[in-house]
Amino acid sequence: MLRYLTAGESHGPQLTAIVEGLPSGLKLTESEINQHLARRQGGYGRGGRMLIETDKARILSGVRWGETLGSPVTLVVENSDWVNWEKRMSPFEEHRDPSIAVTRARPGHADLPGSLKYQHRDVRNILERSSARETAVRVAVGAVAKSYLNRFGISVTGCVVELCGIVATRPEVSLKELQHLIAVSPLYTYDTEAETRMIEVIDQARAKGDSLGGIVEVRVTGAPVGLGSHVQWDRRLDARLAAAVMSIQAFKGVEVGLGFEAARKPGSQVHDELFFDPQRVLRGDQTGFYRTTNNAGGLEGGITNGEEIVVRGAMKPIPTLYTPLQSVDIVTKEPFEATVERSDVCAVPAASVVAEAVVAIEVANAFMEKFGGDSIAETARNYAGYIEYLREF
Ligand SMILES: Cc1cc2nc3c(=O)[nH]c(=O)nc-3n(C[C@H](O)[C@H](O)[C@H](O)COP(=O)(O)O)c2cc1C
Ligand SMILES: C=C(O[C@@H]1CC(C(=O)O)=C[C@@H](OP(=O)(O)O)[C@H]1O)C(=O)O
Repeated sequence: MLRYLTAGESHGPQLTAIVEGLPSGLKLTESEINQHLARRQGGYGRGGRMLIETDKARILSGVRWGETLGSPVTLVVENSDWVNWEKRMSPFEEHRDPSIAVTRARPGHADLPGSLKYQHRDVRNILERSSARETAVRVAVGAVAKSYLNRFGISVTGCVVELCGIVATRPEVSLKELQHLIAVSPLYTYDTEAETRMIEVIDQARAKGDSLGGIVEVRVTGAPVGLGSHVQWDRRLDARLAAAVMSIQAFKGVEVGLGFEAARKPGSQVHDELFFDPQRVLRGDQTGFYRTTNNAGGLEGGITNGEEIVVRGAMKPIPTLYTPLQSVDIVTKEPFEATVERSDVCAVPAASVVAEAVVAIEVANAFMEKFGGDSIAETARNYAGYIEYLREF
């Protein structure tokens, strides 16, 4: 089983993750993790903090000479902004300074519910951890999961499919071409025409002091049939993917395949019909069973069915606005209009990289559960045996 925890505050010295359950023998380098960290920092619409940070991961345990050992992997991403916050974020009592307490709660952020719950009269004690800065180290964990999945021919690709109501149209091109379009797009989308309009609305929102949300999509190709299970609620892979995507800061909805649209159509237009062609196995497919549509998004009964897994997540607009929203000071109880020093205007492209990471982690976890193995070689043997069985079924 793959599990991980993250720790660290937005303006603390660093973010840390401990990843447990990886087999030995997985090739892992800091540079491949850093490619994903750089993608997460980018995307049109981000704010001043991203000019300060150049995220780099360090591997502090569990890897020797470029390969995992089977022991827990510790990943660290340092905060460059820490130098500006050392006293304000100090763990030491002698640096306590109540005069710098943040008492103005931002609507839409964790500020007020967090302060009430944890009995804080300084909102900073909440916002430091509720900040999506944490996603930097989650993307590092996701990079490890992606490396594991790639070893078994599984790839995970996230992108932006909608931004403030502007919908991207998917071109009929190969996965490789699609990945290239996403990689070169400032919006991490594949529709250059929609991209131009998305950039315009972000510019307009920035000028007005407003913020924007959107929808991201993650596709997993090459996953075998049989990951996840129908037998228990918490083993359903669709449920786990939904929880993972929903755990990203500011995500308010998740759908798989047709998703909410399926509820608006009759069954005859929703369910993917089944076919069988023995030639498919001879051509190298894992099974002769196939579908000509993929409305289910690769999951039936919480189990992967061999088709592409398609998961989408809806991100609300960034809560910190340059145009003030009405709020209340948590100490004086006086009303005020929230003013802002710096914030992202739109972080949907960055969030697509985070969504890719959390989906990769869940799929890697389900893969490990099914095929086990304390070493990559053992997992590969188990996987090969299963593929052999599937082809003969
Ligand atoms: C990549 C990313 C960047 C974000 N940047 C900001 C930001 O600059 N300012 C802000 O107020 N919220 C930002 N958010 C959203 C908040 O972290 C989020 O709304 C907050 O944690 C409250 O949680 P909730 O929206 O899930 O209820 C960002 C989210 C993500 C995923
Ligand atoms: C730091 C990151 O995102 C941050 C997420 C965030 C929030 O409230 O969620 C607020 C901003 O941080 P700051 O208050 O330091 O300007 C964003 O920059 C990051 O993505 O690495």
